[in-house]
Amino acid sequence: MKVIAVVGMPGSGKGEFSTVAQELGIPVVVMGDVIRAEVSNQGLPPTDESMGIVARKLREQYGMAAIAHVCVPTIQRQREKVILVDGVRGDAEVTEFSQAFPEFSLISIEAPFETRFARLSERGRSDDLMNISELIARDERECSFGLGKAMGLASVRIDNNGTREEFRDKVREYLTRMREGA
Ligand SMILES: Nc1ncnc2c1ncn2[C@@H]1O[C@H](COP(=O)(O)OP(=O)(O)OP(=O)(O)O)[C@@H](O)[C@H]1O
Repeated sequence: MKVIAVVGMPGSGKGEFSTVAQELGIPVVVMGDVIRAEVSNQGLPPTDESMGIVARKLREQYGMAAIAHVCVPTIQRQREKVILVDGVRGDAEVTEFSQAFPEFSLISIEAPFETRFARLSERGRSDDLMNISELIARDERECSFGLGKAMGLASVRIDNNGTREEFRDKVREYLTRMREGA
């Protein structure tokens, strides 16, 4: 089983990457869904703040690889040869996945701050941004989980500073190659 994980700063295009994978029939395990489910279980409002609080609590309880650890059995249950994991936020999670899955590859998606801010301002999800200071805070929070270090461990980098179609083409090409080699 080939397990691919995607890292990138908020709004870099991880969700878009997953959409392309889904279109190709590749199963996607979304790590953020684990946190979102927990926010809802605890009766908290579905905001960026609640997501941050819950993610931090899980990590305090179970360590920095907590969310990856919870996702491993879900990934193992998949029947396809290539599986995508969306939402790796730290280097400890990268270690967890590379130990659990011998054929693990990490992809970093890269886009500048201003581009990410513009895209997130338009996205319209319940935890999306109202102003630039919120993106600065979110970037800092993500980096405190080891996102910068995780991005440094990636074996593949995909730039997402062009059009959506350019990005989708690059992702499609990469995933098709992975699947053909699987
Ligand atoms: N190349 C692009 N051109 C225009 N819009 C884009 C491009 N790439 C992504 N987007 C849009 O920008 C928004 C942010 O992208 P996406 O949701 O994929 O980011 P993300 O990395 O998953 O963000 P987060 O970490 O906050 O979940 C989405 O609405 C997405 O459709």
